[in-house]
Amino acid sequence: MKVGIIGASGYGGLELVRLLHNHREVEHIDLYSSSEEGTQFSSKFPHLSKLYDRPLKQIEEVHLKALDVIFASTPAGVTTEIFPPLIGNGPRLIDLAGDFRLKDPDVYAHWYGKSPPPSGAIAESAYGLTEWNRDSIRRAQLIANPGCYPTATLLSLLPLVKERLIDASQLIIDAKSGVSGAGNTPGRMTHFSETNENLSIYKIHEHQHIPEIEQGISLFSNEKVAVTFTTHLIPMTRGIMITSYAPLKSNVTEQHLIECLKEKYAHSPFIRIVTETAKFCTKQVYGSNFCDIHVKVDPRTNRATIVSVIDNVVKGAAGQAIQNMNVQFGLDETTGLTQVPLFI
Ligand SMILES: NC(=O)C1=CN([C@@H]2O[C@H](COP(=O)(O)OP(=O)(O)OC[C@H]3O[C@@H](n4cnc5c(N)ncnc54)[C@H](OP(=O)(O)O)[C@@H]3O)[C@@H](O)[C@H]2O)C=CC1
Ligand SMILES: CC(=O)N[C@@H](CCC(=O)OP(=O)(O)O)C(=O)O
Repeated sequence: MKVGIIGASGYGGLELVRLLHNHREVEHIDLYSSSEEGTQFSSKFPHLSKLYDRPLKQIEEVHLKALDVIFASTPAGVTTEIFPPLIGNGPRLIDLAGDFRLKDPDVYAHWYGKSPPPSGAIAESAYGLTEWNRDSIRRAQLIANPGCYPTATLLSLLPLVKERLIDASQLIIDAKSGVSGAGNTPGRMTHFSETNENLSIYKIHEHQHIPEIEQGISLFSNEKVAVTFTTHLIPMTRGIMITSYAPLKSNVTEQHLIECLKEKYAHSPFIRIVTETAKFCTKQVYGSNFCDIHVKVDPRTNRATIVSVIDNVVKGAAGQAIQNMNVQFGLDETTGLTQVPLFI
């Protein structure tokens, strides 16, 4: 397969390069830039020396059309312009940004503060939460890869909401992310001296992933909900932990919740239901495409605490995008994604 990466020098793009490099079906990778066309990729990133001693290419439609698949790992708004003319014109398109995730264009305009893509293009796209949408992903020309927080949140909550084991109207979701989630543009929020030894809460009640989580719950479990979702920045590079609190429906036990999760994900190689939690942490998935989920019921409050961890740039971005490519091309879902987590 011939693959192109738009935004190759960003964090999502670099992770795509790292993972696609060992993908047995990928024979060639084109690297695109909007600001540094002609720059040697390996001179910008010395860790890629002898591997990618080649210039970044200019983004041109005629070149893009010759590819089998194009990943875009760009700020919101870019694929709104680039992708619609390419739909049905050759390559499969996989967008790591938020442009095509929200089915209602007004909701996108409100939460992202940008003009939405044409509604025909939104309708053509499939939401790329792999474990929940394989059939649509297989058929779609354009995949809207989910956001990092929605991936970890939806994977842990959807089975329990769908089976009506928890009260979805009362969900409180507490999210924590490493700094790479903010991308490679330096800023006040991610400056070392203000992030290190610090813990910040941000975008309270305003995070752009709130409508995506609510849409995902109504799309896959037919339950319309409004959620309380709060994000925190943690002084580490990679990793997301989501802790959700939900009242139990009557007569539901911890065992019911565990069995429901195990049954739903019995044939999903990247989802691990962890029942022992001597230690449950982001490092157990670091550098891998796993999403680990743990659930525990507090009998005193009759509430469940549901925890999930992912690596934001792998399962939360590049890894899930490649998993979706594998599904689109009829490959084993794990192709190129069998890295063991980097624990120490
Ligand atoms: N980081 C993460 O953990 C996750 C990120 N995402 C989403 O994925 C996308 C990429 O994120 P991330 O890699 O972190 O972001 P970065 O800021 O690290 O990289 C984005 C890249 O996009 C390219 N770019 C910028 N403007 C344009 C443009 N107008 N046209 C084409 N390319 C452009 C830039 O490269 P150049 O200047 O060379 O063109 C830049 O390196 C974002 O939408 C983000 O929200 C989703 C899930 C997780
Ligand atoms: C730590 C951090 O800043 N994370 C980013 C992740 C956003 C992201 O990935 O953006 P889209 O999924 O909307 O494209 C944030 O909270 O905005």
